[in-house]
Amino acid sequence: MGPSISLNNVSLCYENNCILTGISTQLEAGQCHVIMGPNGGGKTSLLRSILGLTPFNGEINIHWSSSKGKVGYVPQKATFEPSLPLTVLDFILLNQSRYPLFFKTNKKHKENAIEQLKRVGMADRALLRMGQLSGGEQQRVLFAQALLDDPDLLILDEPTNGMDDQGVRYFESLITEFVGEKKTIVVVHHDISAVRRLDAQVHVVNGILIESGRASEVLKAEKIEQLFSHYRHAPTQQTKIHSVNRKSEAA
Ligand SMILES: Nc1ncnc2c1ncn2[C@@H]1O[C@H](COP(=O)(O)OP(=O)(O)OP(=O)(O)O)[C@@H](O)[C@H]1O
Repeated sequence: MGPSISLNNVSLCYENNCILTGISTQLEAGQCHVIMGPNGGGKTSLLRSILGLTPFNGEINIHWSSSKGKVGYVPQKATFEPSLPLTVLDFILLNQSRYPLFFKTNKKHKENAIEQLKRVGMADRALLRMGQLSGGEQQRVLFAQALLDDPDLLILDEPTNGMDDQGVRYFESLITEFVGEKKTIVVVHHDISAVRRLDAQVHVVNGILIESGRASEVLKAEKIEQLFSHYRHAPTQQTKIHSVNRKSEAA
């Protein structure tokens, strides 16, 4: 069972630039939560705060039903040196082994890695170099890597970025499977039609939490325009926050 996550008055500023202000919400356990919003609205910053990768003000608590479970994270982009002779399998196993890659690979780890690659339709590319893959294929490999430990909480930052239809189908059926297994998923997504297909809670973030609810409620056709017009006004709000900070500095 995945955890629930409570956010209480979460704010995040980089020097004078306040990215998130007063975010309070409860992400229920065993559900898929989609974070949506415009570019620069603070979605990645929110995920990084939940993961404890960036300092923030306020409180974020992850409540596990029994003992602390496992967390899988898919960042926005794979980072590796494309000229390295690093195969897809090597890349996946990097997180699994405490020993350098030129040591003999643990057979169980290798089988598990291939199994996860199969789940995202990438097993036949296991021996290609990472640098030979397209952006969408690299995204699928990152997803497979996050599945290795059978995580109870999955945090995904635009996992379908650059994926073709087949990749998106693999992704969507895995999300459905995980929700069926009561895992908790927090995913940043930009594609409104794709999010409507997921049975998810949607949280629209643009510096503040604008709206939370079922996808069918939040993403109603007649509301989309209103959400997007909110986006256009959002910089004004951030400007206000900046000017308040500057005033308090001057005082
Ligand atoms: N380490 C940092 N130092 C300073 N500013 C940062 C840092 N990380 C992010 N920012 C700024 O915070 C703002 C929000 O960034 P973030 O990546 O959280 O937005 P996002 O909603 O995920 O955007 P996108 O949809 O484009 O991925 C951006 O304006 C970005 O420039």
